[in-house]
Amino acid sequence: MSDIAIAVRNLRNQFGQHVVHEGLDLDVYRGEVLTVVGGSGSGKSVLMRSILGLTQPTAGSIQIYGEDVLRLSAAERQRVDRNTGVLFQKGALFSSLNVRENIALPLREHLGMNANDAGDIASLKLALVGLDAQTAETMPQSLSGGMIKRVALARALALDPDILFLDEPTAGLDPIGAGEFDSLLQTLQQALGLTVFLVTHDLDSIYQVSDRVAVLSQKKVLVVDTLDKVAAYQDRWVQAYFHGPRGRAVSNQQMRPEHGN
Ligand SMILES: Nc1ncnc2c1ncn2[C@@H]1O[C@H](COP(=O)(O)OP(=O)(O)OP(=O)(O)O)[C@@H](O)[C@H]1O
Repeated sequence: MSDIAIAVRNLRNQFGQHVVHEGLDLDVYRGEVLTVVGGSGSGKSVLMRSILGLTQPTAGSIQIYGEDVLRLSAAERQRVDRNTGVLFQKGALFSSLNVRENIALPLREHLGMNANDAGDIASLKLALVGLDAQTAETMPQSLSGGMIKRVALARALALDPDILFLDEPTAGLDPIGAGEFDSLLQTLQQALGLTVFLVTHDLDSIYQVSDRVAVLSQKKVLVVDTLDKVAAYQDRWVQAYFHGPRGRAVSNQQMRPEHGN
């Protein structure tokens, strides 16, 4: 089997006159955590939505495990979608469903499971993300920001996906909550062998969890490599991002030995 989970080639996304991506190439390797960074409006979310089939690109190809997903029928696409979990910004839980029902939803919708069986699996997923059983009956409105992210992660993992997509998962969390979420993500990624596509602005997360970092700039992937190589890349935005005051503070605190730094 190929080592490439996702291959994006010559991607173009255009909204009216506004070209967001042009000639964008990117490979995501099986079992890695790839972090996608870039300035506001550089097209990180549009890239993620394109891979997920939520935005139809203007041109180019996207393969997931070798399948050209832009050319699949709706039914074939559903089969691919069952293998991907997504955590959207803000968690996006359904406010009318309790925690267990939220997590159970993909099992009911995609696999047609009954409420009891789906609820049992949801309880296991809840434990997986470190929440106790009582949380299952709670409504989303009563959860803290950190708990919402954990429940959304449990829901993203409901179908036992190989690939996990996360859009700004630590946005809105305090530094301690964000650090805990990153540790949980790392533990689960390693335990479950997940391929992770992570969009984030959070420098602490980038240093803690990335195997490789892709920088989106000038409508394409400007550089994709290990963190130390990307941080050394000679580009104004990259240098300001990784070596500005915030970047320096994080790199001094968090450079992890296993990343060779
Ligand atoms: N459906 C759409 N219609 C028109 N323009 C869009 C649409 N979706 C995204 N865009 C535009 O595409 C550009 C890239 O948006 P995107 O949300 O991907 O940026 P981003 O890198 O994720 O930014 P941020 O870091 O601020 O979240 C923006 O200028 C946005 O306004």
